[in-house]
Amino acid sequence: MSRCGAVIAAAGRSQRMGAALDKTVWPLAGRPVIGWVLDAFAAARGIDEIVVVASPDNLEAVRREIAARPELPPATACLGGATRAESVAAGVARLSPDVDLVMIHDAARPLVTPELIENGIAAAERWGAAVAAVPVADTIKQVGPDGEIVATLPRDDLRAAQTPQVFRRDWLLSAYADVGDDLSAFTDEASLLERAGRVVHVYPGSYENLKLTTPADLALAEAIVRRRLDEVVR
Ligand SMILES: Nc1ccn([C@@H]2O[C@H](COP(=O)(O)OP(=O)(O)OP(=O)(O)O)[C@@H](O)[C@H]2O)c(=O)n1
Ligand SMILES: C[C@](O)(CO)[C@H](O)COP(=O)(O)O
Repeated sequence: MSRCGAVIAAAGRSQRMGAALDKTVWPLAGRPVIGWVLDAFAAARGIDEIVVVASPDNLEAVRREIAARPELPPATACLGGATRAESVAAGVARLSPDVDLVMIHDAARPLVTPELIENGIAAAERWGAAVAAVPVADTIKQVGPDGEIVATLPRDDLRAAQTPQVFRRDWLLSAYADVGDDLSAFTDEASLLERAGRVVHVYPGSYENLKLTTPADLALAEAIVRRRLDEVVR
């Protein structure tokens, strides 16, 4: 059985929320977003340690949420960087050297389930590198500089990547070494490994595992969380 360390990226600025609102501590059905994420990780089998990468503004709140959950595997918080990729790299550097797999998850995806986490570990044990993803549901247009459509892309082979993203630690570290210090082009870690020439597989994600990006996402996530809570009570 592999040892798996999780890095939860929570050091973002929430600018696309369009208000002075930190989405990682936003209360969803009364529980902070980061709390929902930590609960999913606490319930999942196969996670041996956790590093939450926080911002200077939410570091104390993140520490409180960790301390409130003694059932978690060993968990710490550290400060992130200017971009998501830098924050994740800071978290990866804090993991114990004895982990075989690194799972990366966005705190902005609070609807992740223990099943998605466990399936990510199993997929990475099989493939070495695995990313939760869903088939693209919309018709995808490529546009030119004035917004004119230049192509309609066949979507059968297209997938929308999510987190969790899980990689052999040695593959991830060698990808960082290959790429060097400028991580600005990478919006996820799968693309880092792709650049390094690794084959990365997808495993089934979930349309409910949405990323909180705009205020509309908060309303949708709240509805899904409340439906899930109702299902537990019934
Ligand atoms: N410097 C950064 C930027 C992002 N993130 C994290 O990466 C995830 C996905 O990023 P995104 O949704 O883009 O977060 P924000 O930067 O918060 O959003 P925005 O771009 O709207 O400011 C989030 O969990 C966010 O906290 C991070 O840890 N460090
Ligand atoms: C990693 C990610 O969540 C996969 O969908 C996404 O790429 C993060 O992108 P963002 O622009 O930093 O929100």
